[in-house]
Amino acid sequence: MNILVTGSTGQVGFELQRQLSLLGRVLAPSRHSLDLLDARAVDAWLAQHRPDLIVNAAAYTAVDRAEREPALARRLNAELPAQLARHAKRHDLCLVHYSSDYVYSGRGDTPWREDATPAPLNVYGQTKLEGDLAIQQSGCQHLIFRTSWVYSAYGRNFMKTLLRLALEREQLAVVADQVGVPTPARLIARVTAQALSLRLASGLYHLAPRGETSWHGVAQAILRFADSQGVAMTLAPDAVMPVPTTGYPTPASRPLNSRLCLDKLEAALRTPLPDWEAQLALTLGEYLSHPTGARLREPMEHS
Ligand SMILES: NC(=O)C1=CN([C@@H]2O[C@H](COP(=O)(O)OP(=O)(O)OC[C@H]3O[C@@H](n4cnc5c(N)ncnc54)[C@H](O)[C@@H]3O)[C@@H](O)[C@H]2O)C=CC1
Repeated sequence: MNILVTGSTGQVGFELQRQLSLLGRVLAPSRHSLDLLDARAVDAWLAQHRPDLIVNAAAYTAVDRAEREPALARRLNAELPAQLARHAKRHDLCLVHYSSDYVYSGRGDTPWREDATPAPLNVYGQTKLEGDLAIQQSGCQHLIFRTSWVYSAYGRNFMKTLLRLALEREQLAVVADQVGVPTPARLIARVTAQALSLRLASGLYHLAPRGETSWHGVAQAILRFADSQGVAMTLAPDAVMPVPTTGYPTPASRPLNSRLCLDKLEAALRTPLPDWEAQLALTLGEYLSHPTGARLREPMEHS
């Protein structure tokens, strides 16, 4: 089986290559060899390589920048999935796609179920929602996984930015009223492989670890774990100050409630999803043992 993985240099795409290679031959064209902004090139690539399964991990993920580049965000987040879905429908293939907690309004404090009405607050969320709807309306076989706050030992994310700041700062303010859960890219890739092996019913599923926290809670958990691993930081976990979203204005509004109800996916997989803190420790442990992360554990030089 030939599996097309788009966005293979991204956080999720990178992990997918490893996990899906157990299921088939992974075709992961680089951005250089296939520019996904170019719809004709995408069609030509599909016609030439004829994948048996399409896993779309490519996206426009710069949430604030999307406010000033809506056309680019829409091409990647809405038109590309629509195009892949048309191809999947025509050739009777399954399309796996990833979506975001940012499709929801963030109102209230109960976890969103898959049948909740989306109401995105920003361009990124709006374009992700358009992509989901296009796939659903295409009638192709699909798995859409809506996830939240993705991080990984590879790529750019909050975990790695925070670790860098922890070596430079003595104080830091982090938003404490956006509630959700951080999701490691590796978990997303592992569950994707599992879902494909189990032939999960076509549809939309929320995918995240169990539990809930705020960005402030994530920051403290990262610093505590790094501290326990001997990372010499200038920023103590308790020196991270909680601030409200209103105290940290950004071009794109963000939802306060990003809790995702996981019941549907857990029932389909017949197993509970793991706890977010254990997942964070695993990913941080992996990062700190990688040569880049390991440097954080070397003693700091004093002149
Ligand atoms: N990062 C996050 O916090 C969240 C991500 N998601 C969703 O999860 C999925 C995966 O996200 P990440 O792995 O974090 O994204 P990422 O930003 O790490 O990777 C995106 C990938 O898309 C590729 N790409 C972008 N423009 C391209 C172009 N013109 N041609 C070819 N490739 C192009 C990039 O090269 C990269 O490989 C996306 O659908 C995203 O919307 C959902 C919730 C939160």
